[in-house]
Amino acid sequence: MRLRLEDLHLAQSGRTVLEHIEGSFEAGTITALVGANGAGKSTLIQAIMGELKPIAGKVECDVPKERRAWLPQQLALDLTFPMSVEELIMTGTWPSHGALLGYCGPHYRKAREVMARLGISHLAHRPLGELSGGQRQRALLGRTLMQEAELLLLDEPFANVDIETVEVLTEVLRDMAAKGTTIIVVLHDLEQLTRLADCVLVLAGGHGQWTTPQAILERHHGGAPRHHHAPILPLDLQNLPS
Ligand SMILES: Nc1ncnc2c1ncn2[C@@H]1O[C@H](COP(=O)(O)OP(=O)(O)OP(=O)(O)O)[C@@H](O)[C@H]1O
Repeated sequence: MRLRLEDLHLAQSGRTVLEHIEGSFEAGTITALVGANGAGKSTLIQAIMGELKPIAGKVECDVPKERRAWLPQQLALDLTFPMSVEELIMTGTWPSHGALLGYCGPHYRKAREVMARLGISHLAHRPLGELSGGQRQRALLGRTLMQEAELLLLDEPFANVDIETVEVLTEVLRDMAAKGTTIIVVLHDLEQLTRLADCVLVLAGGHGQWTTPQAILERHHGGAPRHHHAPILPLDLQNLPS
């Protein structure tokens, strides 16, 4: 897996949002993407997904589109259409298998394994519109497991979900990374950052800086692991060790 950002400049509607973004993402690592509202996190994700053309520089990525998965913010999703949890999870086969070929036995077996792993087997036939925030997030992650994503991008996956779901999602994401999936996740919570991320890309003032979860924790309270359930921001980019 190769994912490199080379002197990347990105704009939205003609206005530059990010400049000189550099860095490599290693296979099997979890990178937290951190920044204030409007810092450009979604913009960078769009560029990595190949949906936004850079105004300069490039995203070098050898992961085929069908192995890139994107889990948007829950609020951005319309989950009112009539589809069950199992049906949603099965759509994870579409990028590689196509929507028209139908499913076969191994697909159903795998979907059952995925639902069991996420603790949602009992919800298989429940319409998405009737799920809680946490149940939905499990189902959506299930879709990316089904897809066997090599590159997974998530935007605030823990927003509005219960603590047990946070545990399950954290475990599954760690497990996916251990099996080689490269994960990039927008996070706002310091505890989640320290539990989940191997490295951190902070976006501020149109620029990016790489750092570690430990460095961010130390900036907050001298590295003490206690009481760190706090927002990560504000962070002063200039004073961050890289
Ligand atoms: N489609 C668009 N058209 C014009 N400007 C946009 C568009 N999308 C984003 N922007 C602008 O680009 C900048 C970066 O937005 P982006 O959504 O990438 O930030 P973000 O870090 O993801 O913010 P948030 O935490 O609020 O989701 C903002 O100033 C935003 O107003």
